[in-house]
Amino acid sequence: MTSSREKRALLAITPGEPAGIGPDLCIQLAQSAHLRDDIILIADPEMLTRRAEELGMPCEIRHYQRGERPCFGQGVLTVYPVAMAVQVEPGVPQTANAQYLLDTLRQAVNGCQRREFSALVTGPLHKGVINEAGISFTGHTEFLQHLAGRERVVMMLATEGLRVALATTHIPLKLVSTALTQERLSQVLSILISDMKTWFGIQTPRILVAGLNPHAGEGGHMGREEIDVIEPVLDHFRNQGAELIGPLPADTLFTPKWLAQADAVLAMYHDQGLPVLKYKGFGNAVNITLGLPFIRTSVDHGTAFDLAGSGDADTGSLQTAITVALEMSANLPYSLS
Ligand SMILES: NC(=O)C1=CN([C@@H]2O[C@H](COP(=O)(O)OP(=O)(O)OC[C@H]3O[C@@H](n4cnc5c(N)ncnc54)[C@H](O)[C@@H]3O)[C@@H](O)[C@H]2O)C=CC1
Ligand SMILES: NCC(=O)COP(=O)(O)O
Repeated sequence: MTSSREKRALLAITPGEPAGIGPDLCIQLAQSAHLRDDIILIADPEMLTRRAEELGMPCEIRHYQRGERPCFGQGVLTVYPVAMAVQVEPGVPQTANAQYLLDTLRQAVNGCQRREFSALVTGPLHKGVINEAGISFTGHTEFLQHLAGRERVVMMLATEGLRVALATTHIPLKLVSTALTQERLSQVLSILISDMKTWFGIQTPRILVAGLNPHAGEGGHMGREEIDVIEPVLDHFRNQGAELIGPLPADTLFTPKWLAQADAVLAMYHDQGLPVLKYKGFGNAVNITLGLPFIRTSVDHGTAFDLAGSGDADTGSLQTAITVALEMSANLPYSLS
């Protein structure tokens, strides 16, 4: 075991919606016989104790103290406590807990920004439940962007052999074309290229860029976004040395011939890229927010209310999110305080 001063990685996990599978996954992973000192949870301790009992996996909850070595494993969880408004039954969310959820994220971000935590790993939230509480919320990605004061961040999901970044995230499909401006696409590409280098050591990433329209617009006969927006931006970046291929028709971009040449794909909207990624790797993929001043990874799935409290939820994606956060933590440009 290392002392806290020597530590390079300390992950803060927010288990997310308490009525969902996020708490289950943390409790299930903490059953491991391997005792580790690089993970804490930011959550309601009573909720975790109750869920552990419901799962038949009793846990010892220790309160996190800064500077003291945390424990995760052998049935022990170290928790930075944040109190929920009301306790929940598995599968039955309560809008009264919306502020609790956002508070866990605020605490985690504060800890990352004061360099206490090396990374934030998030469990799934239910966006609808938070909105039903009267809080406008489209996802962690946009909320973390807001907390960090960044003009733009980039959602990228990754699984073995495929990384897919998105030019737009959680907006209605009918707004995608309007949102897809040269300015936005330039910001997204700039972050993607820079963060592939910073976090993954890829100096000049080869990026496949999808068109927006069927057949990438068919030369302007099926839409003009490729000609008016995407191509000028790609040309600009190519002139600076970027290796960008496209705009390619999205239906044939995701074939081995193209993917074999690429470090990442840039899709124009959420459901252009993520169904392919999840078909390939659901359960073993990670969601990474690029462009933040700290590391954030997440699971590839949602709250799965149908599985909460059952013990049947698959921990694969949370395990992947933890592994990737640790790998990225090794490239942090500063030491933890
Ligand atoms: N990182 C996050 O916070 C994410 C949150 N969501 C949110 O989750 C909510 C529910 O979304 P859905 O579309 O229903 O997707 P979902 O991922 O919660 O469920 C889809 C299907 O996959 C299954 N599933 C999900 N995770 C699983 C796991 N770990 N092991 C085994 N089976 C699993 C579920 O049982 C369900 O059949 C929505 O509000 C959505 O916005 C969705 C994706 C990511
Ligand atoms: N499809 C990914 C997703 O919905 C997760 O979004 P976020 O909460 O990580 O922004």
